[in-house]
Amino acid sequence: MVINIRPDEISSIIRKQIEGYVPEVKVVNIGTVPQVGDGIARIHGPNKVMAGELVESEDGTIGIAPNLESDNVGAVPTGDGLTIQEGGSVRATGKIAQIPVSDSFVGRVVNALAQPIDGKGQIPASEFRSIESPAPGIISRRSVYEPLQTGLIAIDSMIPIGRGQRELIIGDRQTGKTAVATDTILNQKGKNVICVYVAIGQKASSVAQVVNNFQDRGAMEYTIVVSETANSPATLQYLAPYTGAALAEYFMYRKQHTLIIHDDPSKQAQAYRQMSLLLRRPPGREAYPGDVFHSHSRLLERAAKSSLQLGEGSMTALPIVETQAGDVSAYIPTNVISITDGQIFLSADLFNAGIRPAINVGISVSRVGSAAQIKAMKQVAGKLKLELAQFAELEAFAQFASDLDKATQNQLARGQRLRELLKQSQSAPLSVEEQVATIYTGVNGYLDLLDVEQVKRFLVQLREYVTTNKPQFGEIIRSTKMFTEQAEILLKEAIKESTELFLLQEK
Ligand SMILES: Nc1ncnc2c1ncn2[C@@H]1O[C@H](COP(=O)(O)OP(=O)(O)OP(=O)(O)O)[C@@H](O)[C@H]1O
Repeated sequence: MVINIRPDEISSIIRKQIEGYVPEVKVVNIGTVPQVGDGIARIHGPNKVMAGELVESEDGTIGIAPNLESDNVGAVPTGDGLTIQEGGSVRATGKIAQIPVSDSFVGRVVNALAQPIDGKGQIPASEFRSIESPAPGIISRRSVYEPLQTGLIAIDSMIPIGRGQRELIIGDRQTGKTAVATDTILNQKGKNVICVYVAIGQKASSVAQVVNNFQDRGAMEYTIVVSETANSPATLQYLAPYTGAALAEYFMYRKQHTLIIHDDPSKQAQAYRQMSLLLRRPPGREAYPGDVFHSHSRLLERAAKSSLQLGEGSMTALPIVETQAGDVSAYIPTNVISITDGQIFLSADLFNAGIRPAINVGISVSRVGSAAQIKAMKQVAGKLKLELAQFAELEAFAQFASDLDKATQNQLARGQRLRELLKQSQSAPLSVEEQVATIYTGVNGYLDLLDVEQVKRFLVQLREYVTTNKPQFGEIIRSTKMFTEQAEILLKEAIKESTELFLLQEK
């Protein structure tokens, strides 16, 4: 075979390529690593690195540069960083830490870098969001006015939470803090709220338990779990809540309602303390770095109720903080108390006495949520708080008195039944109409005929009776959001009929 080589054709191709050449100058900002260890790398040389910029070492390890000093940059690798070599080079990427975001994240379990860890494959995403982004300003917000129902009577009636609010859940270890938060997620089923559960520094088994619970109850359909367990590098534990907030923001700015649980920022603060001390930042109170308040406030301030122009999406944040022996005046608890719009205080004494959820109503507050409570709840719940407060006072003083007058005895009996009414099993949230029916029954004395130990059983039966035999009651509350006369008549009939039934059964 003879190949015909035509020099003019070849030269025209070469000429075209030369004409089409666009010189591209790429400036790479490189430094060397004089020292690496304890999860920190000092980088010498790169100029113009941004605070929090991503840096990449020769072996492909990505790190974040939080510490900018005059002659070096302190960086923390996002993995264990064991393959970074002393004397190796590091490149500044020009990018601030960011994660991919998309609707496909719903139903998945991811790590602090938004990579899937549930073994269900890659998550498609076409957009990126910075892990840290500025909180919405005053003009982009509107005041909280819609309720976020937790499904727990004690909270929804007396410490109500509104969409866009930040409410702290605080208490000693093993007092049911996580249970309150997860019940709130379970209660969002069918309410069009995307939930993000951020687990920081927990045991992997606890996170697996929470995820299984969500899966069993169909809550994963609207939930994203971000998890960095206790054995993860401190950097990732520190970043996890910001990643969670970025995912929630993606939905909030798409006009959706979101709920984010940070479980818990005290462990994040400990990870941050570890990072800061290794970076040789000066230690402050309890050896935390001076800007630990700022790190929590810029995280929680991102929760908001968006203005009308921005589409009225919302991000409700429920951070959880663990106290030691009920001490709320420690550094991190006081910080987070002052950042949030109120706190739900869980007490170990109540928990051990079998009052669960162990909410201490006396010292729990919600500063904005009452504006969001529906009218029907306001109508019945006002009396509940007052009666419980009077009961708490009487109970303390009745311990010393031997014979009490009839009125006091009655008030004590009422209080005991109301306290019983607030008890709720885990993973059994109640709808708002069920709560209204329950509270009305208690505050109007219909439970006084029963023994204290019968109350819980009776209320379960009553709620079932109302749902099946008086469905109009629920319809009225849902549609008008008011406890109308008609609703009251229906409820009174239901109480009368189911009490008769209950007493017959108990005989
Ligand atoms: N309402 C409830 N009724 C019965 N048991 C409950 C209730 N709430 C929580 N519990 C149980 O109490 C235990 C502690 O709950 P949980 O893990 O939520 O507490 P925590 O304060 O988050 O604990 P930790 O200190 O480990 O974070 C769990 O075994 C949980 O099942």
